[in-house]
Amino acid sequence: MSLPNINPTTTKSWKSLEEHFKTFKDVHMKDLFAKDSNRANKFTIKWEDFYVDFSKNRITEETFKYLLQLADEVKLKEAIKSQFSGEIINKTEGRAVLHAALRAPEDASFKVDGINVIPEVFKVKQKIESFTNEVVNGYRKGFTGQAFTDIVNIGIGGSDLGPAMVVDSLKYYKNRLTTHFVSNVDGDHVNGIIKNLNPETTLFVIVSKTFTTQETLSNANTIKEWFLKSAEEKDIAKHFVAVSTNISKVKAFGVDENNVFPMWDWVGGRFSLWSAVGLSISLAIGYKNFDALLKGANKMDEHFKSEDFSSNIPAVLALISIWYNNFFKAESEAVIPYSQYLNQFATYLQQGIMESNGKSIDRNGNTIDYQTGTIIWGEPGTNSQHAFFQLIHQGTKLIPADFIGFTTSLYGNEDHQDKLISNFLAQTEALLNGKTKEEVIAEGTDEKIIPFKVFEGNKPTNTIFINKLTPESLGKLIAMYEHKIFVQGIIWNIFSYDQFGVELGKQLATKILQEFKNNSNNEHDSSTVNLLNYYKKAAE
Ligand SMILES: O=P(O)(O)OC[C@H]1O[C@H](O)[C@H](O)[C@@H](O)[C@@H]1O
Repeated sequence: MSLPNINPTTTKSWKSLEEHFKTFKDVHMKDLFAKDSNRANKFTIKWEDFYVDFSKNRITEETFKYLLQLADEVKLKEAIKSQFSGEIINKTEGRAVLHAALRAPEDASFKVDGINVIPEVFKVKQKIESFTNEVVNGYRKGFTGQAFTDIVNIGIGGSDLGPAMVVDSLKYYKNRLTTHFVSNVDGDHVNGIIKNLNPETTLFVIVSKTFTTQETLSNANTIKEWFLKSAEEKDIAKHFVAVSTNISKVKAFGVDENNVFPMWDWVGGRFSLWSAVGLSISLAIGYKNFDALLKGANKMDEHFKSEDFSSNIPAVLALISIWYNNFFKAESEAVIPYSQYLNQFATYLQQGIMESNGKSIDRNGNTIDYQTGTIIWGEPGTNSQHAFFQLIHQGTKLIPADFIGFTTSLYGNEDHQDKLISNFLAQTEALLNGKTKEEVIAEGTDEKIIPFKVFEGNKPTNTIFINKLTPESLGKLIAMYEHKIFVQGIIWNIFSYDQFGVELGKQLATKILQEFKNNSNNEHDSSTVNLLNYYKKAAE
C-alpha cells in the first residue's frame, strides 16, 4: 500500500462542489437555520467530553455530502491506514510518521521497518517518569546539594512551541518547579532569563531533534558559559540534560550519557511534544499529568482512525476548512480559545499547520494550481473581542473561526464563568445572524450612521465546547488539530511532513554571519548590501 496520489480538483466531488458553490453565494446561514429546526443537531458531534457544533457554517446537507465524497475519492481511509501502519509517508525525507505511537498503550504495535517501536517508546517514558519524580521530589540535586527550583527548556520550533504551550495551558496543574523557555537566538531572550536564575538550583533541558540548530546550540553554549562561572566542568552532568536523535553531538556538548533522552526520526519536530521533547511538561506538571495528556491524544487517535467521516471530528473540521479555503477562497482561519490559559495555542498551531501544509508542489513533484495551507492566527476571547473582532464582524474578508470553550472553569468562579461563556456564545451568534438595516433602524439609530451599524452576519464558526481544561482534554484537542492537518495534506495531495522551506534563510544567514566574522563581502542584491553596511557601521 502506498499513500494515495490524487489531484483533488480532478475528482467528481470537487466538480460537484464547484457547481454547488455557484448556487451558494447568496445563501445566508440565518435562512438555513430558519428552514430547518433540526440543523444544529444534524451538524453536531458529541464525543466523550467534546461537543462540536459545526452548524454555523455555510454548508447544507448537500455540501456535506460532497465533502464526504471528496474524502472518499482522495482515499482518506487508506491514507490513515498508511500513516498508522508505519509506512514511509514522509517520502521526501524517507521517514514514517508515527507521533501516534508515542501515546499508544503498551500493548499496541507500531512497526517501523518491521520492528515494533512501542517497547522502545515505553523505555523512554519510564526514564521520563523516574527522572521527573526525582526532580519534583527533590531527590535529584544540583552541584551544591540543593534541590532544583527552576527548569529551563532550551529549544526552538517544535522543540519549544509544543512544550511551552502545554506548560502554559496547564499551569493550573503545575507543581513547585518554575519552568522557563529560551528559544530565540536574540541574546536578550537568554540573558533576560538567566539573570534571575540561581545556577545551583536550575536544571537545563536542551531539546533539539537534530542537535544542529543554531539558536539552540548558541543558547545552550551561552548558558553553559554562564553556569561555569559558578560551577566546574564536572557539574555540567548534574545540571544539563538533553533530548535528541543525535546522541553523539549531545555527548560532544558535555551532557552525561545517562542524561540523554532519545527520540526518533519518525517523530516530526512539530509533532514531538508527546516524546521526551515533552520532558519540561512532565517536570512542570508531574508525570501523571503528562501521561494523561498522552492518553487524551490516544483517545482522539482512536476516534480519528475508527469513526465514520461524517462524525469524525478532525475529518469534518478539515473538510469544512477545505470548503472555505478552496471554494470561498478564504485567506485565513482564526482559532479563538475562551480560556486565557490557551494564550499560546494559536502560536503553537501556526507551526503545526503552516509548516506542514504550506506547500506548493504536489506528491508528483508538480506545481499546484489550487490553494493549499491555511493561514492560522488567533488570541483568546474575550481579549480578542476588544482587538481584532471588528474585522471579523464587519471587514471585507471571510475568516472562518474555531471557538474553543470549556463548560467548567478551573477555579470555579461562576460569576466570571457565566460572563465568559455568554461572550463565547454571543459572538458566534452575532457572527451568524448579524444585524439588518431594519433592526438598526428599530433601535432608533441616527439616520446618518445606519449603514455603519449594519452587520452582514453569515460569518462561519465551529464551536468546540469541552467540559474542562485538563491534561487529557488538552491532549485530545491538540491531536484533533494534528489529524486535521493530516487530512488536509492528503486532500491537497502534498507532503505534510517535510519543511524544506525553512532551509534557504538558514543557509543565507550562515553565509552572512561568516561575512561578519571575516569582514568580507559576498555578492548580494543592492538592498541587502546597503543593509549589511548599515549594520556594520552601527555595530562599530
Ligand atoms: O529540534 P531541532 O532539530 O532543533 O529543530 C527545531 C526546528 O527547526 C527547524 O527549522 C524546523 O523548521 C522545525 O520543524 C524544527 O522544529
